[in-house]
Amino acid sequence: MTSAVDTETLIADNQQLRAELQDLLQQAHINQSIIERHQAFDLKLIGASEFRELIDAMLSTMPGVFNLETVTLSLIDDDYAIQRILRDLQIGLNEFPNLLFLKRPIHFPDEGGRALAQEKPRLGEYATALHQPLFPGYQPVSVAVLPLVRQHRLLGYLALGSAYRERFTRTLATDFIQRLATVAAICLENVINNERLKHIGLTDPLTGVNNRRYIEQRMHEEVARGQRERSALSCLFIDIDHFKRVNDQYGHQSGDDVLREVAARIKKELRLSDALGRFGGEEFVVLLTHATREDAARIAERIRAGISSRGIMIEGSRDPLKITASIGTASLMPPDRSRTAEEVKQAMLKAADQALYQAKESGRNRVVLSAAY
Ligand SMILES: Nc1nc2c(ncn2[C@@H]2O[C@H](COP(=O)(O)OP(=O)(O)OP(=O)(O)O)[C@@H](O)[C@H]2O)c(=O)[nH]1
Repeated sequence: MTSAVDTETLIADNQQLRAELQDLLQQAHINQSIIERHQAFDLKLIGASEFRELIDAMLSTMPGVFNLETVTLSLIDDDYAIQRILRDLQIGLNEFPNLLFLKRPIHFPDEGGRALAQEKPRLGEYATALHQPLFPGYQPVSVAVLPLVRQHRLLGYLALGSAYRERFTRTLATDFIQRLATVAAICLENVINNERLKHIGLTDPLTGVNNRRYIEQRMHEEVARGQRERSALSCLFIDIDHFKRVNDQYGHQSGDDVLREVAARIKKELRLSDALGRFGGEEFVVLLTHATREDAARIAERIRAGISSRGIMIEGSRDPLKITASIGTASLMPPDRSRTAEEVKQAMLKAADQALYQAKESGRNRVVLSAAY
């Protein structure tokens, strides 16, 4: 026969077991919902087809999903190639303060005698000397630095920062973090390649500057912006003088070399926010944002002098070839709001072209300004 004490013990055990089971079930629910959140986040990363969308998922969505104080993405961009593509595609880098660019990889020291491969995630306490470049705006307590590697090439780092010391410890298992790094690296490579393709479609293959399609598109946007913000805008038509003679005398290949060098000399005189495009043949167009007629005159003169001041070395000629260019300018200050952006753009292109024609007619190697309107 079971005694009253035994029954009480059994009931107590039973209650405890039930409570434990309840805890386990609750934990399983929590784990399930974490897995679901993580899977939804993975899908968001994988589904991002554009740079802006991916960066937004990493920098804005990720902190909420993973309960982090901060997330930064640092891309290795030693030759500014990525920054140039993003700028040309009008992706405003100031939209993303936690998107950073590094000139070279960070060298992580071995950890307590353990030589960790440079592409392994690094977890542990924040150390200013090591992590400061990855967290310029916020100092976390513990961090996870995920190198993003694709085909043995380091693209950059995803850096996760927490306000809690125990969140990222050196002994924590890194399988999940490693997986996140792999997914992030694949997605990043994918969108950068997509943006690069878009960029190629807007670039002149001979000179590497933008093509006519880009300049026409950009000009429309800049005129509309000028109308909205009532800011000045100028454009320059630049045409190499007697270029046919270069081709005829030294061959097409040398003509191409001259085009490349002239493009490089024009580019040297411009700011990052300006745009340069090859409009066709030996004609280039420059867009100068926030530039008045006087600014345009000054910059055009600088470009003219930059092209003619030194000869250009080409094959088949002993001496550097003296090259000059004629320039016509047109300025809107501020752009007329009574016409559409497209109408204003067309009028501006026509005015610059006519000014260029006058520059040619009046002797070449000079700048002619059209009236501002
Ligand atoms: N090498 C090379 N030549 C090109 C290219 N595109 C156009 N051209 C040449 O550019 C020359 C343009 O000649 P024209 O329009 O007569 O003008 P120009 O000789 O520069 O004379 P002005 O403009 O009046 O000073 C032609 O010979 C074209 O064949 C190119 O991509 N490469």
